[in-house]
Amino acid sequence: MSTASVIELEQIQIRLGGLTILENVSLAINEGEFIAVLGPNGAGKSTLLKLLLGLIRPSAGTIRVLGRPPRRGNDAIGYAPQHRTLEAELALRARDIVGFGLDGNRWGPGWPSRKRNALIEQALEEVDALHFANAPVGQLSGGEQQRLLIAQALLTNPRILLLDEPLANLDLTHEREIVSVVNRICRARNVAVLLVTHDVNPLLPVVDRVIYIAHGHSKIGTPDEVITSSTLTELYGSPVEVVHALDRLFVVGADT
Ligand SMILES: Nc1ncnc2c1ncn2[C@@H]1O[C@H](COP(=O)(O)OP(=O)(O)OP(=O)(O)O)[C@@H](O)[C@H]1O
Repeated sequence: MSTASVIELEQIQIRLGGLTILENVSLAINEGEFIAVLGPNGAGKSTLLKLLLGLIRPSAGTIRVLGRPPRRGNDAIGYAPQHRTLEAELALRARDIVGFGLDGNRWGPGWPSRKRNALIEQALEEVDALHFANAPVGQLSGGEQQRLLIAQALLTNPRILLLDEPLANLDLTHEREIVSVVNRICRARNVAVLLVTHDVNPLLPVVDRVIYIAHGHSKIGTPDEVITSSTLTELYGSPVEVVHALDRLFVVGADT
């Protein structure tokens, strides 16, 4: 492993339920990189995150997370899973939800409360959530709830942050806010971020590289290298056109 790599996959194959989901995936991700994980529905984006979390095992290939095989409950990884809106009547305060990020790890409830509160406060500040820290979470907007999940994922001071579709169901303004918060965290903490999204456009100004997964295969590179008609046609194995319009990229093809 090169010193700067925090994640290395070599020739990874994943089979689930008798189907090959990923085949021959090799890539390395560096410390502090901001990576967008792209691809059509069912391509295997969440599966890639579960692999890094040690929740599923590859059927072939090797994987290293910070130089070691993945394992469940790794404090060095912060994870915000795909999010559904929290119940409107949920009485927990925003800061309580963030505090869950410390539960379930080896310190758990043993954290002294002053230290615990300071960590929660810092994470709330990093996601611009201090002003609604005491609000009942059920009353917060989707974007505000998403910021709490990101704050929760920061509490163990991770080296890798996995965010599964944090931009889903957000309007353009709130998308931009989340992208700006995540970019700031990535740079300030030098944490490697893998952010799963269906639309790369809000991320184009900030990401270092993208991983594009389709039809079991993947490509990694800068957006200019990967999101091109020729690269995506090769990846999908059928004609794909990348259209530039209104300062945005559109990927057009049979099953994109
Ligand atoms: N435990 C499992 N057993 C069998 N198949 C599975 C299992 N988990 C996931 N799959 C399949 O693996 C494929 C990849 O799923 P995954 O959730 O990783 O896709 P995704 O790219 O995150 O999709 P989406 O964008 O729709 O969330 C899908 O076809 C899914 O049905």
